[in-house]
Formats: sequence, C-alpha cells, structure tokens
Amino acid sequence: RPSPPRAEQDQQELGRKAAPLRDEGPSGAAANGSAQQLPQTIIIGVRKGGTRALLEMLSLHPDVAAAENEVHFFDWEEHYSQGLGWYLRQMPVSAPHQLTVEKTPAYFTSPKVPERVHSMDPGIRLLLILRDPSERVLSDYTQVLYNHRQKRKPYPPIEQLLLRSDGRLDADYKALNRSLYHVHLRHWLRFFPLRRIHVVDGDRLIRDPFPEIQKVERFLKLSPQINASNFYFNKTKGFYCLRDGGRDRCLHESKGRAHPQVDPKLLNKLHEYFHEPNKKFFELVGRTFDWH
Ligand SMILES: Nc1ncnc2c1ncn2[C@@H]1O[C@H](COP(=O)(O)OS(=O)(=O)O)[C@@H](OP(=O)(O)O)[C@H]1O
Repeated sequence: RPSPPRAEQDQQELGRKAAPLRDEGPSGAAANGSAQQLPQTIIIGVRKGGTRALLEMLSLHPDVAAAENEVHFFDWEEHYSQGLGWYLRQMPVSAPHQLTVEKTPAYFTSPKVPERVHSMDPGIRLLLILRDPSERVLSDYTQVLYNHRQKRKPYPPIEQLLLRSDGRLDADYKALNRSLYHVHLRHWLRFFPLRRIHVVDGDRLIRDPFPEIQKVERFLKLSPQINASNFYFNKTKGFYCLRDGGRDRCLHESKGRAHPQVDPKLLNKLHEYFHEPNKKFFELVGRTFDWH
C-alpha cells in the first residue's frame, strides 16, 4: 500500500493542538494555555457569498479566533503537500476555550477538498454561506473585472461571457458553474452528514445580519454573546458595519461593489437557468431560499 499523503501522516502524529509557543509549559502550549489549533470550524464558501462578512461577524464573539487570510490549504497542492503542520502554523494563537476558524471560499467548489477535510477531522462543523445564484454570478464577474482593471488588462462585458453565439447561456463559464450549488454540495455530502453543514443565508446576512449570526452561534454551540448592538447600518456603505467595543468598522471597499447593469431579458435567462438546480439544492438541504 502506498504511504498515506503527508497531511494524513501528520494528522496521526499531531493530535489537535500541538503548536509549542514561547514559554512552553508541560502540555506543549504556552504557560497561559494559548496555542495554535487546527480549525474546529471552516467557512468553506461560496465565493462571493459573504464569507468575509461572516468571518468578521463571527469574530465579534470572544470565544472565536479567526485566521486573517484565506489559507487555501486543502485546495492548493503546494500547501496541502506541506502537511497539517503547515496548516496549523497558519492559524491564530488562541486560548484553550476558543474555537479556531478559517475561511477559504474556494473549498466549496473544489471536488477534492471534502475528503481531505474529512481526513483531518470527520467531526468538524462546516459553514457554507450562499446567495441568490444569479446575484452571485454578477458578483463573481465584478470581482474578476476589478482584478483585470487593477492589472490594466481588458476584460469582456458580462454578456459576452454569459452567452454563446446561439444565444443560449454558456454552461462552461466558470461563474455559472460555481452557482450550481447542488452539484458542489453533493461532493460534501459524500463525506459529511447534513447536520455538520450549516447553510447561512447570505442575502439575509446582508439585509439583517444579527439573526443569521445567532443561528451560527447555536450551530457552533457558542454561548450567545453577539448582540444586535454589534451591528449598525451604514448608509454611505449601503451595508451593515460592525461595532466592537466602541470601535466601528465596515468591510473593505472591495465588499459591496456595484454590479453591472444587465439587460432584464438576460437576467431572466439567468433566473430560469438556475430554477431547476435551485430546486435540487432545496431538496438536498430540506429547506428553501428566497432566490429568483
Ligand atoms: N456587511 C457587509 N458589508 C459588505 N459586504 C457584505 C456584507 N455582508 C455581505 N456582504 C457581501 O459579501 C460579498 C463578498 O463575498 P465574499 O467575502 O465571500 O467574497 S470573496 O469570495 O471572499 O471574494 C459582497 O459582494 P458584492 O456586493 O458583490 O461586492 C457583499 O454583497
């Protein structure tokens, strides 16, 4: 039998908490018990679903320690091949009572990721934040458009990417595929029972974040410590921002960009395109969402 991949070997050797820090005590952690921990929960996606907002809002909780950057451990070979020791080193230092969380939105749509996450921790709790699939396509397009603009590279109008020459939608356009939530969720359900995956309604999180965050607190078995007063609507930004111990902060300007104006007929086509896939998704999760 070929030897198991590096990450699996590490897992057997590592246990869950193994990052010796300065002032190391007998337990392998710092004298005050703080250490890096592998995440007990991961925000797996979806890209443009509101993953940053969810992470920032969850970080309001004193028992949550969040990795700042997207880690891309399970989806990038150059990271995965370095093993769980590498992954652990990307995590924030946390107190023993804190939950560690990281978000990498690309995990949801990468078919090799569910098995890898499962092999690290079959009991992990997964957070998946989804948005109206058509709106998500527009947001995805806008993100790539800005990336091109930043590099002063041209990028075609959205109509050109969405439509084939025969006027039908181009199923090969990646942004469309990423919004086929039932396809991607099926990969995860091969390894995790539904009760391990909490779906956050990203449209509701935009309109009224507090109730969505309360549900997340319950799913993660955190004490209810985030309050309605932690959120305030910022008219200039057009989104909710966070109030944390008297400190106000909104998400980065790259969050909440205007989307391109799309011909209503094309928008209709998009809504129709997702009609059946959405139904399949609702059946899979046993609940419906207020999508077009
Ligand atoms: N409170 C608040 N403030 C700003 N933006 C908010 C907020 N809540 C949710 N959102 C929505 O988050 C969308 C970006 O999603 P992600 O963070 O998952 O994007 S990414 O995949 O990490 O690039 C982003 O998408 P766009 O509107 O297309 O920019 C926002 O609509």
